[in-house]
Order: sequence, then structure tokens, then C-alpha cells
Amino acid sequence: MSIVLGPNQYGKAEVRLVRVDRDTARHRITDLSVTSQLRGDFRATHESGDNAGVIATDTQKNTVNAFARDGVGSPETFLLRLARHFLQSPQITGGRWLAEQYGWERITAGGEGHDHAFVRGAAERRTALVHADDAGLTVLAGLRDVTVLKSTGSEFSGFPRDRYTTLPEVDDRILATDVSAWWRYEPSFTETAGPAEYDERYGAVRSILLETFADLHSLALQQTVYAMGKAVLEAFDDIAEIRLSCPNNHHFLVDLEPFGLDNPGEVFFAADRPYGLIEAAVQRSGAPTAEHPVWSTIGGFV
Ligand SMILES: O=c1[nH]c(=O)c2[nH]c(=O)[nH]c2[nH]1
Repeated sequence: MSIVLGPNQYGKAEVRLVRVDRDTARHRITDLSVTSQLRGDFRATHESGDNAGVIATDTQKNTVNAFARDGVGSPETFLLRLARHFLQSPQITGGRWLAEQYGWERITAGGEGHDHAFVRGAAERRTALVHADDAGLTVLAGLRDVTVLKSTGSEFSGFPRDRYTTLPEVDDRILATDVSAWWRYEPSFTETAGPAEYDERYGAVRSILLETFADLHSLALQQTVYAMGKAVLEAFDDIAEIRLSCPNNHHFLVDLEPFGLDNPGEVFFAADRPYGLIEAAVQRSGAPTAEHPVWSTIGGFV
């Protein structure tokens, strides 16, 4: 039996990059964590330490920072620039470039918000991923940990009961989750989109996800998750598919009877674990059934 090197990739993870656009007194900041990973025939370095073809991870980090000097644009276009740059080296045959963007809002004291003072927003991040392989470039866009809650308009009943079932059926409960999603753009979008189109589309998808969460009377988080994905695909032909991952952040009604009090859906215990975890891909019927290769690069369902 002989031992051989299997699939491999390497690069710099989580380059923390803050870009200040200061062309006017009203500054804009872009706060990113960027990961660059390269693929190619890197047997030599693994087998004998011959680094002749190895673009150092330090060089990859420097390239990320240097490219930011010209502006970031949108996370998607920034990653596409990096991908096209590294793919110019003949030994690089593919790769994976990932960005997580942290939101900063202007500090507001009435009026328009401060010109150059910001407050970091919620845990929510905007995400982008560019994947390159023999078939070309694929762009995913997404979001992570968009925390939402509705205080009514959610029920859960009709599930099977066995000797281990204790959950009561409820026709009114809190529904709370942290929405994470990735959606895959068709080439028809990525071939022409610039930063403005990516930004606009990100905002539109985020709004659709939130509005659907809010408006659908939910009989199960599964129904809400599917409806959110479906609404996005119905709105945009050039989004091929979307994957969602949503924990069910349980809120349990506190028993106030020991204190002689009723509790008509007013006082809850917000449990942090365990949590239900509902994940689904929403796709177009007739699309290829084989999983697109990009999904194997994201680590986890979403
Ligand atoms: O929306 C829900 N889906 C489930 O599958 C489930 N299971 C559970 O215990 N509570 C819930 N809620």
C-alpha cells in the first residue's frame, strides 16, 4: 500500500481588514474578515518541502490588503478580483475566497448620523464566497445570525406522540431564530453585476427573508424556512438556489402558578441550548439534482 496526498488547499484565514473611504468628510467604513485559499498541484511542498509553486499565505494576506487600497466595492466583487488575480499564476487551478462583513452604523444624535463615528451593529454579518474550479467561478452571497423574533403568529401541533413525547401542542408561541443563508447566483447575474448590483441584491434578499418571517403565520419553523427560501427564488430568476439554517431559539412559558399567578403568554424563559436546528435547501424543479460543487466548500449545511 502506498500513501498519496488527497485534496488540499491552503491560504490565509480571517484577514481582518477595515477600509475607510475618506474621499469626502462623510467617511464610510467596510469591515471584513477575508479568507483566501488556493488549489493546484501542491504535491511538491507536501511531499518534499519544495515551495517553488507556493504563493505564501503571507503574500495572500498582503494581496488582500493591497487590493483594498483601490477600494473594496462589494464583498463579492472584491473576492472576484482576488480570485482572478491568483488564477493568473499557472500553478493555481482553483480556490476559495470568503468574506464576512461586520456592520457599522453611524452614531446618530438626531439628524443624519455622525460623519466619522460609528457603532457596531448586531451579531449579523453579510457573507460572500467565490469558488473557482475547472468549471469557472461561482459566487455565493449570504448572511449569518440575523436574529429575529415574533411574539405571536406561530404554532406547533399535529406531531406524533409516543412514550417520550412531553411537548404540549401550542396554537400561540414565540418564534425566534438566527437566520443564516447562502444563495447561489447564476452566471447571468455574476457576468454583469458590479458592486452596486451585489449590494442592492443583498439588501433585497435580506428584506424578503425578514418580511416572510414576519408575515407568514407559522405552523412550523420548517414551513417558515421553506417559505423564506421560496420567496427569494420567486423574486429573482438569477438566484439558482438558496440554503437556510435556522436554530429554533426556544422560549418556554414560565410556570407562575407556584406564586398564584397565571401566565397568558407573557413571561418566558429564553433557553440558549439545546435548540432545534432546521435546515433546508430550496431549489428550482428541473434543476440538476447533483449538488453544485460549491456547497462542499462552505463547511456545514450553510
Ligand atoms: O417549528 C418547530 N419544528 C419542529 O420540528 C419542532 N420540534 C419541537 O420540539 N418544536 C418544534 N418547532
